[in-house]
Amino acid sequence: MSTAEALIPVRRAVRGFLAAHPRVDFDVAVSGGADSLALAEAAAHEGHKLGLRVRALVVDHGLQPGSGRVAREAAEAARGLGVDEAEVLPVEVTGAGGVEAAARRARYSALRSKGRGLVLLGHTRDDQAETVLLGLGRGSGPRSIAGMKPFDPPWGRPLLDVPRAATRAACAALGVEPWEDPFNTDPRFTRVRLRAEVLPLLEDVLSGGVAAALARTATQLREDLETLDALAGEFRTDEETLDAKELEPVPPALRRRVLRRWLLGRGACDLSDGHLRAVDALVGEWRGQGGVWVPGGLVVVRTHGRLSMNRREAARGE
Ligand SMILES: Nc1ncnc2c1ncn2[C@@H]1O[C@H](COP(=O)(O)OP(=O)(O)OP(=O)(O)O)[C@@H](O)[C@H]1O
Repeated sequence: MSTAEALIPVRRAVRGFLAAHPRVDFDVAVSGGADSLALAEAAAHEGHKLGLRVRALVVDHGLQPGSGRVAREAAEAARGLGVDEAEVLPVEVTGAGGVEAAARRARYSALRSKGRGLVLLGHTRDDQAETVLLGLGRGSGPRSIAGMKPFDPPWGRPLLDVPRAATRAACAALGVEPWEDPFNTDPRFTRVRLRAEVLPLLEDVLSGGVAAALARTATQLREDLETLDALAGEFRTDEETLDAKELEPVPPALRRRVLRRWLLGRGACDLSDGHLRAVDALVGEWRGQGGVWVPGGLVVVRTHGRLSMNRREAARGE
Protein backbone atom coordinates (compact mmCIF):
# COMPACT_ATOMS: atom_id res chain seq x y z
CA MET A 1 0.00 0.00 0.00
CA SER A 2 1.39 3.44 -0.86
CA THR A 3 1.63 6.22 1.75
CA ALA A 4 -1.16 8.12 0.06
CA GLU A 5 -3.44 5.07 0.08
CA ALA A 6 -2.75 4.37 3.75
CA LEU A 7 -3.88 7.89 4.69
CA ILE A 8 -7.14 7.77 2.77
CA PRO A 9 -9.53 6.14 5.33
CA VAL A 10 -8.68 8.46 8.22
CA ARG A 11 -8.58 11.60 6.09
CA ARG A 12 -11.85 10.69 4.40
CA ALA A 13 -13.54 10.17 7.77
CA VAL A 14 -12.31 13.56 9.03
CA ARG A 15 -13.36 15.27 5.80
CA GLY A 16 -16.86 13.83 6.13
CA PHE A 17 -17.06 14.86 9.76
CA LEU A 18 -15.95 18.44 9.08
CA ALA A 19 -18.40 18.72 6.20
CA ALA A 20 -21.26 17.50 8.41
CA HIS A 21 -20.28 19.76 11.34
CA PRO A 22 -18.69 22.91 9.97
CA ARG A 23 -16.80 24.79 12.67
CA VAL A 24 -14.24 27.55 12.90
CA ASP A 25 -11.15 26.15 14.57
CA PHE A 26 -11.11 22.99 16.60
CA ASP A 27 -8.67 21.08 18.74
CA VAL A 28 -7.49 17.50 18.57
CA ALA A 29 -6.93 15.53 21.78
CA VAL A 30 -3.67 13.67 21.27
CA SER A 31 -2.45 10.93 23.60
CA GLY A 32 0.47 9.94 21.40
CA GLY A 33 -1.24 6.65 20.49
CA ALA A 34 -1.84 5.61 16.89
CA ASP A 35 -5.50 6.64 16.81
CA SER A 36 -5.03 10.22 17.93
CA LEU A 37 -1.81 10.76 15.94
CA ALA A 38 -3.49 9.60 12.75
CA LEU A 39 -6.44 11.83 13.66
CA ALA A 40 -4.13 14.82 14.20
CA GLU A 41 -2.54 14.34 10.78
CA ALA A 42 -5.88 14.05 9.03
CA ALA A 43 -7.35 16.97 11.00
CA ALA A 44 -4.42 19.19 10.03
CA HIS A 45 -4.61 18.10 6.39
CA GLU A 46 -8.36 18.53 6.04
CA GLY A 47 -8.58 21.55 8.36
CA HIS A 48 -5.96 23.46 6.38
CA LYS A 49 -7.87 22.85 3.16
CA LEU A 50 -10.76 24.70 4.84
CA GLY A 51 -8.47 27.48 6.04
CA LEU A 52 -8.75 26.41 9.71
CA ARG A 53 -6.06 26.46 12.36
CA VAL A 54 -5.61 23.14 14.08
CA ARG A 55 -4.27 22.73 17.59
CA ALA A 56 -3.32 19.54 19.42
CA LEU A 57 -3.92 19.21 23.17
CA VAL A 58 -1.93 16.61 25.06
CA VAL A 59 -2.82 15.84 28.67
CA ASP A 60 0.00 14.87 31.00
CA HIS A 61 -1.52 12.91 33.89
CA GLY A 62 1.80 12.85 35.73
CA LEU A 63 1.12 9.29 36.86
CA GLN A 64 4.30 7.57 35.70
CA PRO A 65 7.88 8.72 35.80
CA GLY A 66 8.67 10.21 32.41
CA SER A 67 5.03 11.07 31.64
CA GLY A 68 6.09 14.65 30.90
CA ARG A 69 8.52 13.43 28.29
CA VAL A 70 5.87 11.19 26.69
CA ALA A 71 3.50 14.17 26.53
CA ARG A 72 6.14 16.48 25.03
CA GLU A 73 7.01 13.83 22.44
CA ALA A 74 3.36 13.43 21.54
CA ALA A 75 3.06 17.20 21.08
CA GLU A 76 6.22 17.20 18.96
CA ALA A 77 4.91 14.32 16.84
CA ALA A 78 1.63 16.17 16.28
CA ARG A 79 3.54 19.28 15.14
CA GLY A 80 5.55 17.08 12.80
CA LEU A 81 2.27 15.81 11.36
CA GLY A 82 1.16 19.32 10.48
CA VAL A 83 -0.88 20.78 13.36
CA ASP A 84 -0.33 24.52 13.84
CA GLU A 85 0.15 24.36 17.60
CA ALA A 86 0.49 21.66 20.22
CA GLU A 87 0.04 22.29 23.90
CA VAL A 88 0.76 20.03 26.87
CA LEU A 89 -1.77 20.28 29.69
CA PRO A 90 -0.47 18.96 33.01
CA VAL A 91 -3.27 17.77 35.31
CA GLU A 92 -3.52 16.64 38.89
CA VAL A 93 -5.21 13.26 39.22
CA THR A 94 -7.20 13.17 42.45
CA GLY A 95 -10.54 11.98 43.75
CA ALA A 96 -12.56 8.85 44.23
CA GLY A 97 -13.23 5.81 42.06
CA GLY A 98 -9.73 4.50 41.32
CA VAL A 99 -6.83 6.05 39.50
CA GLU A 100 -8.11 5.27 36.00
CA ALA A 101 -11.45 6.97 36.57
CA ALA A 102 -9.77 9.92 38.27
CA ALA A 103 -7.33 10.29 35.35
CA ARG A 104 -10.19 10.18 32.91
CA ARG A 105 -12.10 12.89 34.83
CA ALA A 106 -9.02 15.11 35.01
CA ARG A 107 -8.30 14.57 31.31
CA TYR A 108 -11.79 15.40 30.10
CA SER A 109 -12.02 18.38 32.38
CA ALA A 110 -8.71 19.83 31.12
CA LEU A 111 -9.68 19.22 27.49
CA ARG A 112 -13.11 20.76 28.04
CA SER A 113 -11.75 23.92 29.63
CA LYS A 114 -8.94 24.38 27.11
CA GLY A 115 -10.91 23.45 23.99
CA ARG A 116 -12.00 26.34 21.81
CA GLY A 117 -15.11 24.70 20.43
CA LEU A 118 -15.04 21.12 19.38
CA VAL A 119 -12.39 18.75 20.72
CA LEU A 120 -11.81 15.80 18.42
CA LEU A 121 -11.13 12.43 20.03
CA GLY A 122 -9.55 9.40 18.36
CA HIS A 123 -12.08 6.70 19.29
CA THR A 124 -12.27 4.15 16.48
CA ARG A 125 -14.77 1.56 15.30
CA ASP A 126 -13.01 -1.01 17.48
CA ASP A 127 -13.42 1.21 20.56
CA GLN A 128 -17.09 1.51 19.68
CA ALA A 129 -17.42 -2.29 19.30
CA GLU A 130 -15.80 -2.80 22.72
CA THR A 131 -18.13 -0.23 24.29
CA VAL A 132 -21.19 -1.94 22.80
CA LEU A 133 -20.05 -5.38 23.91
CA LEU A 134 -19.33 -4.15 27.43
CA GLY A 135 -22.77 -2.54 27.60
CA LEU A 136 -24.44 -5.73 26.33
CA GLY A 137 -22.59 -7.93 28.79
CA ARG A 138 -23.42 -5.70 31.73
CA GLY A 139 -27.03 -5.30 30.72
CA SER A 140 -26.70 -1.59 31.27
CA GLY A 141 -29.47 -0.73 28.85
CA PRO A 142 -29.90 0.70 25.39
CA ARG A 143 -28.09 3.93 26.21
CA SER A 144 -24.77 2.19 26.71
CA ILE A 145 -25.30 -0.29 23.87
CA ALA A 146 -25.89 2.72 21.63
CA GLY A 147 -22.21 3.48 22.19
CA MET A 148 -20.40 6.77 21.81
CA LYS A 149 -21.83 9.60 19.74
CA PRO A 150 -19.86 11.01 16.82
CA PHE A 151 -21.09 14.53 17.56
CA ASP A 152 -21.48 15.20 21.25
CA PRO A 153 -20.31 18.78 21.88
CA PRO A 154 -17.74 19.65 23.03
CA TRP A 155 -16.60 16.23 21.82
CA GLY A 156 -16.30 15.10 18.23
CA ARG A 157 -15.41 11.54 17.22
CA PRO A 158 -14.73 11.45 13.49
CA LEU A 159 -13.18 7.96 13.50
CA LEU A 160 -16.05 5.88 14.87
CA ASP A 161 -16.40 4.11 11.51
CA VAL A 162 -12.66 3.70 10.96
CA PRO A 163 -10.99 0.44 12.03
CA ARG A 164 -8.07 0.71 14.44
CA ALA A 165 -5.91 -1.07 11.85
CA ALA A 166 -6.34 1.94 9.55
CA THR A 167 -4.89 4.33 12.12
CA ARG A 168 -1.94 1.97 12.66
CA ALA A 169 -1.41 1.77 8.89
CA ALA A 170 -1.55 5.57 8.60
CA CYS A 171 1.08 6.00 11.33
CA ALA A 172 3.32 3.39 9.71
CA ALA A 173 3.00 5.16 6.36
CA LEU A 174 3.81 8.51 8.01
CA GLY A 175 6.84 7.03 9.71
CA VAL A 176 5.71 7.90 13.22
CA GLU A 177 6.02 5.47 16.07
CA PRO A 178 2.94 5.70 18.28
CA TRP A 179 3.17 5.47 22.03
CA GLU A 180 1.66 2.31 23.50
CA ASP A 181 -0.20 2.95 26.74
CA PRO A 182 0.84 0.16 29.16
CA PHE A 183 -2.77 0.11 30.44
CA ASN A 184 -3.88 -0.96 26.96
CA THR A 185 -2.25 -4.36 27.33
CA ASP A 186 -2.87 -5.00 31.01
CA PRO A 187 -5.22 -8.02 31.22
CA ARG A 188 -6.52 -6.83 34.62
CA PHE A 189 -8.75 -4.45 32.69
CA THR A 190 -11.97 -5.91 31.30
CA ARG A 191 -11.73 -3.78 28.18
CA VAL A 192 -8.27 -5.08 27.42
CA ARG A 193 -9.47 -8.68 27.64
CA LEU A 194 -12.43 -7.88 25.41
CA ARG A 195 -10.02 -6.41 22.87
CA ALA A 196 -7.38 -9.11 23.06
CA GLU A 197 -9.47 -12.22 23.69
CA VAL A 198 -13.22 -11.87 23.20
CA LEU A 199 -13.48 -9.84 20.00
CA PRO A 200 -10.89 -11.90 18.09
CA LEU A 201 -12.73 -15.08 19.13
CA LEU A 202 -16.07 -13.62 18.05
CA GLU A 203 -14.56 -12.50 14.74
CA ASP A 204 -13.26 -16.04 14.24
CA VAL A 205 -16.46 -17.85 15.20
CA LEU A 206 -18.70 -15.50 13.20
CA SER A 207 -16.31 -15.34 10.23
CA GLY A 208 -15.42 -11.66 10.56
CA GLY A 209 -17.24 -8.35 10.39
CA VAL A 210 -18.17 -8.35 14.09
CA ALA A 211 -16.67 -4.96 15.03
CA ALA A 212 -18.37 -3.35 12.04
CA ALA A 213 -21.67 -5.06 12.87
CA LEU A 214 -21.52 -3.93 16.50
CA ALA A 215 -20.74 -0.36 15.47
CA ARG A 216 -23.60 -0.43 12.94
CA THR A 217 -25.96 -1.75 15.60
CA ALA A 218 -24.89 1.08 17.90
CA THR A 219 -25.72 3.65 15.22
CA GLN A 220 -29.16 2.17 14.54
CA LEU A 221 -29.95 1.98 18.23
CA ARG A 222 -28.79 5.54 18.82
CA GLU A 223 -31.07 6.81 16.07
CA ASP A 224 -34.00 4.96 17.61
CA LEU A 225 -33.14 6.25 21.08
CA GLU A 226 -32.91 9.82 19.88
CA THR A 227 -36.33 9.48 18.27
CA LEU A 228 -37.89 8.07 21.43
CA ASP A 229 -36.19 10.74 23.56
CA ALA A 230 -37.53 13.45 21.26
CA LEU A 231 -41.06 12.01 21.54
CA ALA A 232 -40.72 11.80 25.31
CA GLY A 233 -39.58 15.43 25.32
CA GLU A 234 -43.03 16.46 24.11
CA PHE A 235 -44.55 15.55 27.48
CA ARG A 236 -44.43 18.08 30.31
CA THR A 237 -42.22 16.78 33.11
CA ASP A 238 -41.40 19.99 34.97
CA GLU A 239 -44.34 19.82 37.38
CA GLU A 240 -44.48 18.53 40.94
CA THR A 241 -46.96 15.81 39.97
CA LEU A 242 -47.60 13.76 36.86
CA ASP A 243 -50.96 12.77 35.46
CA ALA A 244 -50.85 8.95 35.55
CA LYS A 245 -54.16 8.65 33.74
CA GLU A 246 -52.87 10.68 30.83
CA LEU A 247 -49.79 8.44 30.63
CA GLU A 248 -51.71 5.15 30.76
CA PRO A 249 -52.35 4.78 27.01
CA VAL A 250 -48.77 5.78 26.11
CA PRO A 251 -46.56 2.82 25.02
CA PRO A 252 -44.40 1.65 27.97
CA ALA A 253 -41.03 2.35 26.29
CA LEU A 254 -42.06 5.98 25.82
CA ARG A 255 -43.76 6.18 29.21
CA ARG A 256 -40.62 5.06 31.03
CA ARG A 257 -38.65 7.81 29.30
CA VAL A 258 -41.18 10.41 30.40
CA LEU A 259 -41.03 9.04 33.95
CA ARG A 260 -37.23 9.05 33.86
CA ARG A 261 -37.12 12.74 32.92
CA TRP A 262 -39.63 13.61 35.59
CA LEU A 263 -37.81 11.59 38.27
CA LEU A 264 -34.37 12.99 37.39
CA GLY A 265 -35.80 16.49 37.35
CA ARG A 266 -37.11 16.01 40.91
CA GLY A 267 -33.87 14.80 42.49
CA ALA A 268 -33.81 11.06 41.75
CA CYS A 269 -30.46 9.62 40.62
CA ASP A 270 -28.83 6.34 39.53
CA LEU A 271 -32.10 5.03 38.16
CA SER A 272 -31.96 1.41 37.04
CA ASP A 273 -34.32 -0.29 34.64
CA GLY A 274 -35.84 -2.03 37.67
CA HIS A 275 -36.67 1.29 39.36
CA LEU A 276 -38.23 2.67 36.21
CA ARG A 277 -40.34 -0.44 35.68
CA ALA A 278 -41.56 -0.34 39.26
CA VAL A 279 -42.57 3.32 38.93
CA ASP A 280 -44.11 2.56 35.56
CA ALA A 281 -46.25 -0.14 37.15
CA LEU A 282 -47.94 2.66 39.13
CA VAL A 283 -49.18 3.85 35.76
CA GLY A 284 -49.55 0.76 33.57
CA GLU A 285 -50.42 -1.89 36.16
CA TRP A 286 -52.24 0.13 38.77
CA ARG A 287 -53.98 -1.99 41.42
CA GLY A 288 -53.68 0.32 44.39
CA GLN A 289 -50.10 -0.70 45.26
CA GLY A 290 -47.91 1.23 47.69
CA GLY A 291 -45.12 3.69 46.97
CA VAL A 292 -41.95 2.88 45.04
CA TRP A 293 -38.59 3.80 46.54
CA VAL A 294 -36.03 5.29 44.17
CA PRO A 295 -32.40 6.34 44.73
CA GLY A 296 -32.05 9.91 45.86
CA GLY A 297 -34.02 9.25 49.06
CA LEU A 298 -37.40 9.47 47.37
CA VAL A 299 -40.60 7.50 47.21
CA VAL A 300 -43.07 7.78 44.34
CA VAL A 301 -46.76 7.39 45.15
CA ARG A 302 -49.95 7.50 43.16
CA THR A 303 -52.90 9.34 44.65
CA HIS A 304 -56.09 10.46 42.90
CA GLY A 305 -54.68 9.49 39.51
CA ARG A 306 -51.47 11.53 39.89
CA LEU A 307 -47.89 10.57 40.70
CA SER A 308 -46.01 12.58 43.28
CA MET A 309 -42.73 12.24 45.13
CA ASN A 310 -42.02 12.42 48.83
CA ARG A 311 -38.79 12.30 50.73
CA ARG A 312 -38.39 8.90 52.34
CA GLU A 313 -38.37 10.33 55.86
CA ALA A 314 -41.68 12.05 55.19
CA ALA A 315 -43.07 8.83 53.71
CA ARG A 316 -42.05 6.97 56.85
CA GLY A 317 -43.68 9.65 58.94
CA GLU A 318 -40.38 10.51 60.69
N1 LIG B 1 -3.37 11.93 27.57
C1 LIG B 1 -4.22 12.32 26.64
N2 LIG B 1 -4.15 13.58 26.15
C2 LIG B 1 -5.01 14.02 25.22
N3 LIG B 1 -5.98 13.25 24.69
C3 LIG B 1 -6.10 11.99 25.12
C4 LIG B 1 -5.23 11.45 26.12
N4 LIG B 1 -5.61 10.17 26.33
C5 LIG B 1 -6.64 9.93 25.52
N5 LIG B 1 -6.95 11.01 24.78
C6 LIG B 1 -8.00 11.16 23.76
O1 LIG B 1 -9.05 10.27 24.04
C7 LIG B 1 -9.19 9.33 22.98
C8 LIG B 1 -9.59 7.99 23.56
O2 LIG B 1 -8.53 7.50 24.31
P1 LIG B 1 -8.66 6.26 25.24
O3 LIG B 1 -9.46 5.21 24.52
O4 LIG B 1 -7.34 5.93 25.80
O5 LIG B 1 -9.48 6.93 26.36
P2 LIG B 1 -10.55 6.31 27.26
O6 LIG B 1 -10.24 6.73 28.66
O7 LIG B 1 -10.71 4.87 26.98
O8 LIG B 1 -11.74 7.16 26.75
P3 LIG B 1 -13.19 6.69 26.92
O9 LIG B 1 -13.27 6.22 28.34
O10 LIG B 1 -13.94 7.93 26.58
O11 LIG B 1 -13.37 5.58 25.91
C9 LIG B 1 -7.82 9.33 22.29
O12 LIG B 1 -7.90 8.87 20.96
C10 LIG B 1 -7.45 10.78 22.39
O13 LIG B 1 -8.11 11.53 21.40
